[in-house]
Amino acid sequence: MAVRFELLKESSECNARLGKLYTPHGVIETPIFMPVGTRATVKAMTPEEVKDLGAQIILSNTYHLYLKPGHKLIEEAGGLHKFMNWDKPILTDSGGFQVFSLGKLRKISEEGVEFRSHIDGSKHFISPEKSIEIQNSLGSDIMMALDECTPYPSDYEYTKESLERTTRWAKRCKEYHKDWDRQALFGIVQGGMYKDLREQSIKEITDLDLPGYAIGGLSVGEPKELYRDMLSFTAPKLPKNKARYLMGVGSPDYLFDAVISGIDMADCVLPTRIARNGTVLTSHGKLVIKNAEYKRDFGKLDPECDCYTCKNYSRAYIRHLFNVDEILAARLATIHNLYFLIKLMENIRTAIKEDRLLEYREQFYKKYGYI
Ligand SMILES: CC(C)(C)OC(=O)NCc1c[nH]c2nc(N)[nH]c(=O)c12
Ligand SMILES: [Zn+2]
Repeated sequence: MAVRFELLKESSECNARLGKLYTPHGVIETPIFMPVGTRATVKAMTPEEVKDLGAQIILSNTYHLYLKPGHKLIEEAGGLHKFMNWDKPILTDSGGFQVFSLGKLRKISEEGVEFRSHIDGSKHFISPEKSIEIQNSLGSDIMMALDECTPYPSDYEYTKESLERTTRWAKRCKEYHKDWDRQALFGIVQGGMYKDLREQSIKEITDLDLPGYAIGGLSVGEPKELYRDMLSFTAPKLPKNKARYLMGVGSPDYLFDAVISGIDMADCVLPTRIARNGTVLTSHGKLVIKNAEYKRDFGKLDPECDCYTCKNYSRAYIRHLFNVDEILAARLATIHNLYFLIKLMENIRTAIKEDRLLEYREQFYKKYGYI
């Protein structure tokens, strides 16, 4: 059995739940936040550091690794786990989303997506079969079906056409994949901001009877209220005994909304990306460490955090590192931001266990400054 989701406990006060996701490279306690390691590295982190932060699974990217260094090279190296020295679970995104957001001059057809590499403009073509072939070479524990992340906003007709193609592509991915004991395939639900189309996509994708399902096409720039409305409509409709994965979500409030709607897994480049720009998440809200106000602030980045960065360095020192563009700046901020979100999810799991998730959210929001 490649991947199996076990539902452990449903919250009595909302759709949140505790689960276990069994994979060939280990068991994952959900709900979980997955750090993104797009090009076979969680930027600025060694795998040991990512593990020490408490990460149970990381994401990597079909589109990027296909372009460089090439999936065949990684296969020769013994697969992605070996290549990047990470022995826990890996989930690979299918490349669809990246082609749409990174690739230039792309053309979508029934067969797949033709695009030019964002690196050197060379022409490429990814079909559902090609995406699975690449992910088979990478050897990830969880593969994502090739989908079209329907852009926002899109009209009803286009959104319907797009989700129906995504369904046909998911079927082709399922037919092409062979070794179900080694790798699982998750389907991706689309349907934009139209509730009836989301229902259609849920029906079509879950009819494929896969070990897990993702919600795509949310957090694509739509207003927060629309995101929350579509999320709370869609998530509970996914099969409750399968893993539910919300793609591209990562700020604290968006994660709370996701868990409360019944989501088990989420990923986002946010914490690592903003860390490299000097923005850190703290218990009392976001903080731009380069601001002059921290020049002589010899306190911790986050007084309530016990991560390596907060235990050993001051705001003044970290601000200095950013000011002189030192590599260590990105590393220390990344360590803290990843730890902050991974710890948040651990606290959320505990709160679900103790049936006090909504109260915990209230406390967190007050301190963070959301309310
Ligand atoms: C704009 C950000 C990245 C924040 O969110 C989204 O785009 N969210 C949607 C998303 C993220 N990653 C995906 N992968 C795939 N295959 N399909 C998707 O729809 C998505
Ligand atoms: Zn910290």
